[in-house]
Amino acid sequence: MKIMTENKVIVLTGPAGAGKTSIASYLKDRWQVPQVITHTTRAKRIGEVDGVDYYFESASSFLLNDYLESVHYSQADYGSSMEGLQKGWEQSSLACIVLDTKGAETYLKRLGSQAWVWYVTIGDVAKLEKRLVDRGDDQAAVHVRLTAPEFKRDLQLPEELEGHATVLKNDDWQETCQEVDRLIQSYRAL
Ligand SMILES: Nc1nc2c(ncn2[C@@H]2O[C@H](COP(=O)(O)OP(=O)(O)O)[C@@H](O)[C@H]2O)c(=O)[nH]1
Ligand SMILES: Nc1ncnc2c1ncn2[C@@H]1O[C@H](COP(=O)(O)OP(=O)(O)O)[C@@H](O)[C@H]1O
Repeated sequence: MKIMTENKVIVLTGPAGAGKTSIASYLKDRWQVPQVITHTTRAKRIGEVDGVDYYFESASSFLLNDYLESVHYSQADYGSSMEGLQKGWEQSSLACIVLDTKGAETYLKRLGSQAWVWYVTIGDVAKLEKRLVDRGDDQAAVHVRLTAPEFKRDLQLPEELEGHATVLKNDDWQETCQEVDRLIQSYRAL
């Protein structure tokens, strides 16, 4: 499939609770940046909508899609398709996607400078648990997530992304929004 060189995708990555999904929503609401919807076999959380937050799949339906990359993360499968990315780019030359750090590495390898990686983090990682609880995740799900090796891995910016990622420390939401505004404005001014 042809990749238009003027298109770009913001790859939001980082540990659970850091604020990737919140930033994706802000990008959509404030800057009309469409989010590429990915596929997952994990159970739907309260309030999540199929086709909006994810394409929720069974173990067998997950296998029917053609993925640009897919990962196993904390007891579930996740995958993103080239079709999804193209759909995003049909709406806007700047799209965004939420991926784990393995997926972000793959996007960087496959898309080069068309992948703009934003590593979302937090000053005090101990606060991540409270964010997940406040989000409404049940206690068992929070425990599974916080003890997953993938979660622990994503607490650090991987070596492969060093020098290729914009680091966003999402401690204060208003400051994060201002930083996102600055990044998008400087991109648009290019
Ligand atoms: N590589 C990859 N990661 C994905 C994809 N979709 C979601 N993720 C990542 O999977 C991880 C788990 O996502 P989720 O279950 O929504 O939990 P959350 O991180 O607690 O919001 C997160 O790091 C997401 O960024 C995908 O298609 N590919
Ligand atoms: N700067 C912040 N301060 C406090 N809470 C935040 C901040 N950013 C996001 N949150 C909240 O933390 C929870 C996890 O954020 P979310 O965007 O779902 O993270 P992720 O997608 O990285 O797992 C949500 O309830 C969200 O509203």
